[in-house]
Amino acid sequence: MTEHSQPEIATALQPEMPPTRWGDPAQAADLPEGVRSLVGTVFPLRDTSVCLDVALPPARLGTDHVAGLAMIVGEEHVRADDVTRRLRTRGKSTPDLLRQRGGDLGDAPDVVVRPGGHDEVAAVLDFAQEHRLAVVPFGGGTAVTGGLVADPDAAGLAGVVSLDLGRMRRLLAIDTVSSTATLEPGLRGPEAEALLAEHSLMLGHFPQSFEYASIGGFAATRSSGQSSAGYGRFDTMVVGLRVATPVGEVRLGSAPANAAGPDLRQVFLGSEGAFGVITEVTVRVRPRPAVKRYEGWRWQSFTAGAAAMRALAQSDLMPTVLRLSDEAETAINLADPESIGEDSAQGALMIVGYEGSVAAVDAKQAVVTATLQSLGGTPLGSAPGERWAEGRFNAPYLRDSLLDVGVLVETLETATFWSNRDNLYVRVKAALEESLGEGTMVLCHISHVYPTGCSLYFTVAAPGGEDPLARWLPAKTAACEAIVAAGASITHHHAVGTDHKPYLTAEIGVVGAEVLRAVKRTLDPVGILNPGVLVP
Ligand SMILES: Cc1cc2nc3c(=O)[nH]c(=O)nc-3n(C[C@H](O)[C@H](O)[C@H](O)COP(=O)(O)OP(=O)(O)OC[C@H]3O[C@@H](n4cnc5c(N)ncnc54)[C@H](O)[C@@H]3O)c2cc1C
Repeated sequence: MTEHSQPEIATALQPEMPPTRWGDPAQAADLPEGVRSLVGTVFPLRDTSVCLDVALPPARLGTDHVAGLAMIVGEEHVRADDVTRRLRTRGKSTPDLLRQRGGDLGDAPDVVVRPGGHDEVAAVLDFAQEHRLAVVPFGGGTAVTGGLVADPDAAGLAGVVSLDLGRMRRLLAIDTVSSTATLEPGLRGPEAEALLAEHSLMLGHFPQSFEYASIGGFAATRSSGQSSAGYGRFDTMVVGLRVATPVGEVRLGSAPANAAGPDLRQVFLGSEGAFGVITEVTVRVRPRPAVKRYEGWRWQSFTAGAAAMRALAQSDLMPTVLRLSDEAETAINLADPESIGEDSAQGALMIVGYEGSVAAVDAKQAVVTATLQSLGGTPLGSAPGERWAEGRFNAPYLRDSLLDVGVLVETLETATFWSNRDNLYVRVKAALEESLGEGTMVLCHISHVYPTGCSLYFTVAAPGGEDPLARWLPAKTAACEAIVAAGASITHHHAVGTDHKPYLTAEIGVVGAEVLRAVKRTLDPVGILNPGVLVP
């Protein structure tokens, strides 16, 4: 095992996303002319405005609080200026962006504190407990289910500390014999991969938010990436965790597997900052792939493509990437709007990707190709696959461009067993169309596949009207109710946050909800950690 003590990578608040948009401002672009005219034939276009010059609510914390926090992390790592507070207000769901665009900064934290390591996190928690301050762990800030919205009043607390983990960005240890690496939680996806690449290793977790989301955030939300078919969900990559809680430290993961009672790592994976702050994550790593091949397949229908996915999953023939768009999403092709009208835009488009050694990829590709052909798929070659790979992180920029011209765009996801897939698909689509009315487009894809079932990921586009947020919130409620009625999960990978909390008890039962409350009471007796998030 090698211990790594790297110099601190960054002390400033970076990399940054503007609070009203996604990603790198330099990559923001107006809609390409062709796409704009196409969008204009479907939706009424109206230029929208963004309120940037808005006063934040006055900070609730006194100078004593700020001074006390500065004693722990250093004065330069405690910030209460408006710009910093605004940058740490909420996450990146469409409602979050619409509220920011409209100048609603009601959920702004009072102060942003940037600890440099586990001990400082623990000391901040002690201070916050003593002074009754809410603490909201902040990783990449890409939450989409209201996970960064603490309600201090409801919890009887004096104010909100955003605990920005962005200074904790080291590769702490690497064990090349066991293939594990211990990472600090503030590392963004590309930073973690770059550090591992120095050892010819990789993690292989590529959610669409990869460029900005953090290692701690992946663990805290049980994230799932676009290569989940081959590399698994993030929670399956986690070997060990170190967590700071208001009642002390928890270290878990002393062996690759054990029978030492229930697996307590699962208490913290998906705990969304409500049970503790994840300060170290030990993950299993793998050799970097020698080759990556992505290709397209066309199916006559979404149903036919889904049946082929199920056949692959149940025959233990999973490629690294496996995703299938329904007919509507295939026609629009979000990752590559320029391809609208092409051959690959007919029927249901499947993307199949293979990564690994040449021999392993050759072998897998041969057997998967034979299986897909025998099931009636039409190979489209590498072009659609390469285009998908190239544009895989671009859709969030397109969302901003559409919001700019008055089109409401949002996504939601769920998961169910194969036998219930069609029922779930039909119900959620109908709920969204009925709620948003004429001119609504509901697109869907499957991107996480298991032998027993899959997730469904919906993208909704509709005329935004005068108040897109007021149009979206009832539609989201209708979709959540349809998911519950269909007996599916309220979330496959976006987590619970505050948005899905009303539906959690239906999924885990009243006893399950009481177990969560009991864990919360034990680990966080004063209730300072992310109050209002996750726990029903
Ligand atoms: C455009 C877009 C695309 C997305 N695509 C995907 C996708 O493909 N797959 C997917 O799974 N998700 C996706 N998401 C959702 C989001 O990126 C994930 O939930 C991600 O894991 C959040 O990581 P983060 O670092 O941004 O966490 P944050 O947004 O900072 O925090 C998320 C939650 O975790 C808590 N938290 C953060 N760090 C810690 C920590 N160290 N300890 C304890 N609690 C912590 C926070 O308090 C909050 O409740 C997407 C989001 C957007 C906006």
